[in-house]
Amino acid sequence: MKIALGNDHAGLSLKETILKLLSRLGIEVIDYGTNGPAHCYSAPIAEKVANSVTKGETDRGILICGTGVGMSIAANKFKGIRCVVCSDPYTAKMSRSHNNTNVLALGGRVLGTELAALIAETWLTAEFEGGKRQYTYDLVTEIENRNFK
Ligand SMILES: O=C(CO)[C@H](O)[C@H](O)[C@H](O)COP(=O)(O)O
Repeated sequence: MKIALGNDHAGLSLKETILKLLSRLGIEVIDYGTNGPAHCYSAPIAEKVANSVTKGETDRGILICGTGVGMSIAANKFKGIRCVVCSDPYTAKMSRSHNNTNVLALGGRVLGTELAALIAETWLTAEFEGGKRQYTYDLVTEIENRNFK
């Protein structure tokens, strides 16, 4: 698996934890920054990660800002992106098995490092169930096709 990773200044410190996790799991990463402490806006970084996933350069994305909210809102503006902002492992797992999310957004100012790593590992290793979940997935795709240019 290859992951597109993006963060703003508020997500920089948690990024180190996520990079270590990805390395331990043997997952390749494309890092879209930021890599310095200066204030930056989250939406353009979310855009880079979303484009990387929708173009197939990477399989999934992980975004980190202060709360995960700004990043997730921006990412979900892209056709083909299903981003979950997540603060617990159960939601992380269900967002994969029931909803087939392809981007995870984390709050660097919300989560401790251990919890964030557990959420990310759970999300990275959970699979989409398909079956009846596919119908739910397809209903959302129909909405997307009707409403996204
Ligand atoms: O949601 C966000 C951006 O839309 C993030 O949580 C940002 O990291 C946060 O808003 C940054 O806050 P700051 O006061 O500008 O550091």
